[in-house]
Order: sequence, then C-alpha cells, then structure tokens
Amino acid sequence: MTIDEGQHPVPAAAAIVSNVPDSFPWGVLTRRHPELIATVRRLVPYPPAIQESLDQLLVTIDGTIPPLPADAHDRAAWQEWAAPYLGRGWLDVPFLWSESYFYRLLLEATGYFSSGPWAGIDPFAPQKTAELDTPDLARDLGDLDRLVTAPEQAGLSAALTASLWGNRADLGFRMSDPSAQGKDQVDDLVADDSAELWRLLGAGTQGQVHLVADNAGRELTADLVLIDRLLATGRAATVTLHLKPHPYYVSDATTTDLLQVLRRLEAAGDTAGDIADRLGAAIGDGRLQVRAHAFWCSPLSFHELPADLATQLAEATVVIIKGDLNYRRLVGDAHWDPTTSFQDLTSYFPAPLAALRTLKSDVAVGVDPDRLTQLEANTPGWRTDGTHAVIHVRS
Ligand SMILES: O=P(O)(O)OC[C@@]1(O)O[C@H](CO)[C@@H](O)[C@@H]1O
Repeated sequence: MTIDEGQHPVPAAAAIVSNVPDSFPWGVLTRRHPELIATVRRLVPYPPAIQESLDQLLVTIDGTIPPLPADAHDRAAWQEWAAPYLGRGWLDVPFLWSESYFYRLLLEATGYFSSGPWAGIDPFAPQKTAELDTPDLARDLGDLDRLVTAPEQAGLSAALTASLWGNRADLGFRMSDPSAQGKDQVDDLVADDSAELWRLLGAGTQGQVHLVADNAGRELTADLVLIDRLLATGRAATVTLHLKPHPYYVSDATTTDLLQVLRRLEAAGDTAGDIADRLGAAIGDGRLQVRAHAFWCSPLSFHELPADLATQLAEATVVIIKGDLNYRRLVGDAHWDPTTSFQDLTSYFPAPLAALRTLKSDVAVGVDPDRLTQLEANTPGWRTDGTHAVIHVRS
C-alpha cells in the first residue's frame, strides 16, 4: 500500500493479508468467521432455506471469493470493489477487504436485504441485546452520578476514558479470545494525545463535534455519555453521530442499537435516565444529529471518503473516531513501522481528529521508539489482545 498525500509523503507499507498461518488475520478468517456463523445459527432460529445459505457460505469461505447474487441491491458497487479479488482465495487478498465482504455475504445469506420476512432482521441482535443486561454495564451506569457531578474537566476526562475502554467490549473480538475481557487493561496508554483534544475542545468552545461510532451496547453507552458531557458543558454546540446503515462486524452500532441503548438508560432511571432525556431532547432539536452513510459499511479505507461525507466531516471542530476497524481504515491496514508518524499518515483527513482505539489487530503507528522496545520485550500480545490503547490526535 502506498499512501502519498503530496504535501505529506509517507513511507509505503505492504497491505495486511491473511495467508500467514497462525497470524492474527489468518485466525479471523479461518476460525472467527466459521464460529460466527455457528453463533448466528444458534441464536436466531432461521428456516431451512437460510440454514442452507449459511451452509453454502461456510463452504464458500473455505474456497474462493464469489460475486454477490445478480439481484443484490448493491451488486454494482461490490463488483467494482471486488474486481481485483473475485475468484481468488480469501486468505490471499487484503484483510480489510475480505472481512468486510464476509459480513456483506453473511447478511445476504440471512435474507437481511431480501423482501421476505427476514428482511431487516439483525443476525447479531441477540448478542448485542444481551450485552445491555450485563453486570458490567449495570456497574457503568451506577458510576454515572459521580461522573456527572465531578468538576467539568474531570468529568469530561472520565467520559473520554470510558469511551476509549468501552471499545474493549467488541463482540467479534471476545468471540475469538473469550479470555480477553478478563485480562487487565493497561491504563498507561501507548500514546495519549488527550491534552491536545481538550485544547481543540477547550472550555466554552461550542464546537461542532462528529463522532464516528463503533460498537453497540457498552461502547455506545459510553459514547453517548461522552456526547452528553460535551453538549452539557458547552464544549460542543452540536454533535453528529455516525452510525452504520446496517449490521456489520458483529456488534457495530446501527440506529436500532442507538434507540435500544437510549431505552436502557431511560429504564435505569436516575442519572442514566436524565442523560437519556437530554440526548432525546438534543435529537429532537437538532443538536445531536444521527447519520448512517453507506461508506461506513464499505471495504474502503478513509483515503477514499466520498465527497459528500468528506464535506460533512470537514465542518467539524474535531472528528472523534472510535475503535480498531475505523483506525485500520484511517491509517491504512498495512504493515507500518510502529514509529511512523500518526500525524503524517492522517494528514489527508479533512478535519482535526481524535482516534480512540484499544488495540485488537496488528496495525500500530505513532508509538514512541522507547515504548515500542519495552512493549516488544515485555508484552508480545500488545497489538492484538485488547489490553493496550491509544488516544491519537491530529489537529
Ligand atoms: O472495530 P472494533 O470493533 O474495535 O474491532 C474490530 C475487530 O474485532 O475486528 C477486527 C478483526 O476482525 C479487528 O480490527 C478488531 O479486532
């Protein structure tokens, strides 16, 4: 992959593919995806025709990459994106692309885009819903009173930290490493530019904040608390929340998931209920806008932002970008030297940005050389086991 943005040329790096046995992407394609199909069938009682389609998908992912059916509504777009890869082995094409296409085929198999009775039924809904009932989430909600009554900057910083670590609550990640949630998070961030974020969003800024969401459930709950704090403190006059237009990467948040989290907050009452009321009012009067551009479910990196979305983002005081996949799409899913400058790699992005990511895949950039030496020596799994995190800001 070569990403050369003219003014800020950056080194080239090879795109990550999945054909190295026992590598992280190899595990995702050969283990996580079949497991995911099994989980979906266990949790949703699909009829024989859909079961057969899921069987077929299992066969397909052991073979070569097929086209979408001729009548798929988005066939033309995928034909273009898939042109270099159709008929090749899944493990031999860019990991970013193959994962995205797998999720598209899974929705096809379950009839999500059909005109039949399974249209619009989220195959991942049972997993997402279950997360709203966990003791972890109940504990998060119980802590909200302290967060809301804390001095302004302390409350904002706590909300930012919760939003960052909420990204550990990614269901796809937990499926492939069930012990991950039990591993301790390393609070000493691999990179922490949060001071720069708070400079961009200083007291009384009344900025226009965009938040590109990642997972539903616990992560989205924390993101909504952060949004509430930004609006309530006047750091943001408006927030635009970018959700997925349809289910994706197991637990990615859609508008349905947003409404479910708001209902969960409302049901919890007290401070959580007040937050739900304020956010509902903000949606009602336009201070919190919800958008779901088709690009967010495409297999493309953010270097290929469509013009309409780039124009929307360009108006932002800061764009907060959540999660591991968005980070891969932001810097390029490639074998970067981890000390490559995050600022240089993201200089093409149309607005100041803050990336909040727990590390759950091989990509690493913006790491201080001394810290890198220490990480490689002491914690070999730091790139993928979800225990480490970064807050990278480019102003
Ligand atoms: O984007 P998220 O929810 O933080 O993480 C998505 C994820 O689980 O999926 C990919 C591998 O399947 C990795 O990027 C990451 O581990």
